[in-house]
Amino acid sequence: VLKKIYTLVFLRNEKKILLGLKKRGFGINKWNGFGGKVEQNESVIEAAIREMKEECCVTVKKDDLKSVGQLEFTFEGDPVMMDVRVFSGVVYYGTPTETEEMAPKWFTYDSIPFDDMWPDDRLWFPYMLNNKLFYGKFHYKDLDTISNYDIRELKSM
Ligand SMILES: CN1CCN(c2cc(NC3CC3)nc(N)n2)CC1
Repeated sequence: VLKKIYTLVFLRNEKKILLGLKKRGFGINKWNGFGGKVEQNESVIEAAIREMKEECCVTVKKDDLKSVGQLEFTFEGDPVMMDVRVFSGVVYYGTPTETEEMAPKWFTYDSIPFDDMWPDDRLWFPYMLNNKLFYGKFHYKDLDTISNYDIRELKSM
């Protein structure tokens, strides 16, 4: 009802993480994982796989994607909560390719461009990068300002 579900996928290995520079729409000019809205006719995992293909031409498989976290965002004056399901994977097919939506680029873990990412990322990335499952809730006063948040490690998703 007053919640919209989104996916967010990160391809990672021991050395690097794939991010995309958003070229249009919500989050334009920010680096992020790949994802989008979950449509009515698809599961969350199907949406995650679809968005990877659409946004950077890479194929990921259901069995290779791990659900690693859930992020809930609320925004001052907006009744709809943004429910982002975060996935991480290692195995992919094809080559990350720029599309109209995203310009993909591999980053080493010491060069993640947090200043050019959503402000919440620096708060929950440490959980993902340390392979901890997480659940985070963030309230945004405006699109640049987190007014409060809570994040906790989960024992299972
Ligand atoms: C389809 N996209 C996937 C990613 N997503 C967000 C949001 C976000 N913070 C919220 C204040 C906006 N932070 C990250 N890292 N991703 C929004 C919806």
